[in-house]
Amino acid sequence: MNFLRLSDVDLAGKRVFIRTDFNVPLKADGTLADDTRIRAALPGILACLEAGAAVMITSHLGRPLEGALTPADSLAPVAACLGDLLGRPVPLVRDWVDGGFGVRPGDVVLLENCRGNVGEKADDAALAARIARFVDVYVNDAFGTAHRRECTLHALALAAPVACAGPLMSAELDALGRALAQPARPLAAIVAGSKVSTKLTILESLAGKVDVLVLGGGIANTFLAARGYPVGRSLYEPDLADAARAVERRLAAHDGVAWLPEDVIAADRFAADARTRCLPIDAVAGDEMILDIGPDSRRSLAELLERAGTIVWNGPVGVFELEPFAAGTAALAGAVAASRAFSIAGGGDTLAAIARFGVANRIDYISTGGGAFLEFLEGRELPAVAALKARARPGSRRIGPVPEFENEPQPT
Ligand SMILES: Nc1ncnc2c1ncn2[C@@H]1O[C@H](COP(=O)(O)OP(=O)(O)O)[C@@H](O)[C@H]1O
Ligand SMILES: O=C(OP(=O)(O)O)[C@H](O)COP(=O)(O)O
Repeated sequence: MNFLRLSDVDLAGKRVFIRTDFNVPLKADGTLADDTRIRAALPGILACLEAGAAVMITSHLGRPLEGALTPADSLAPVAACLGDLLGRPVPLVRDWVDGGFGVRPGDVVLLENCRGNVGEKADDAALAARIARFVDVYVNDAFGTAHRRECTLHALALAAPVACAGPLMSAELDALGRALAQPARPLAAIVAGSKVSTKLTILESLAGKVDVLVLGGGIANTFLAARGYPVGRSLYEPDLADAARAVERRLAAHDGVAWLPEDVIAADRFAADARTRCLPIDAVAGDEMILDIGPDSRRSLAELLERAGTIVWNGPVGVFELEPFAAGTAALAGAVAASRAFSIAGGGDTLAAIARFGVANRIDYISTGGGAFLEFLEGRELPAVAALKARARPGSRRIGPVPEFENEPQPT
């Protein structure tokens, strides 16, 4: 890959800004449900600290309103977890875009949820220029978010004095590049979960590449509705029915298979103590919501995956966080683990499911990305990677005003 890597950069005494993906699932009480993404970023953080850099880390968490972070959007639980893993307190800095918070060489701070900053989502170059004033080296180690064109992923990479990939980003791109260059056939992609609109846009081109497309969660509901089945109050996107039909046509054009559940677990409420029914897909009532796949679907899915040569899995097929709706994702995790196929899985909640169902050591490659690795598989250039590559091209120049380095490190 043609970009600068962290190991190529002199870090001693430098103010290093690391963009990570600490978008981790939280439990109802606000504590972390899974810390895989935080553990995966430790090598990059430790390399910077050991080299004597002043380390500033940021990430997004969830999809908050810009300029209006609430306590539920805070990275505070992440700061606590990171502090435990590093064996030192990690101060959380709020209102950080103009620097001035002070971090000394050998110290580390966590900068509050970057999606709270006005201009982050819009990839604002002016916001990037403000941040670049207190950054010597920009490190992107956020593979899980590399498919988003946002300020701390893209514009800042173009504006910082030096921009490089962290070890997690490098390792993910290398590993996925090798694994997906010539996948053993049949290639089965499982695309499920709740991020219906962003994942559906990926599916049309993915449908041209895969032999089997397994649809679950809110994405399956959208396809079921597009085929005319009743989905009641389920999570789905009625506006994407045409897009779903186009995906099915694209698959059919090369004899690809779309797998949808034949039976489901429907509930009257989104709650662990909801009244539930196991139903064929044509029998969901108007006031019910589909929250998991049923037993026949679990069996047919396992049989289908037995025949795959390569499996890529992103997204749980049910609301596995709630016990009555966990069986489908448990069965899927078991089927991926039992398969002889080369298996790749990832995504914020998928990582939590993999940990919960104890299948991590039977999956060939676990990625911190979900949507990111699907876009990588699709063959799209990830915007964050494109920015790093642009900086590595001969003659490429940093954009934005020259930083004045006026926010000298202050004692914390
Ligand atoms: N039928 C469903 N209805 C509502 N939510 C669902 C359904 N199936 C799965 N989910 C939810 O999808 C979420 C994960 O979706 P997503 O963020 O797209 O996955 P990932 O983080 O692995 O990429 C989980 O919190 C799960 O509860
Ligand atoms: O969790 C993430 O993606 P994933 O759910 O595909 O794994 C990334 O942090 C991206 O988050 P976003 O989909 O809110 O941009």
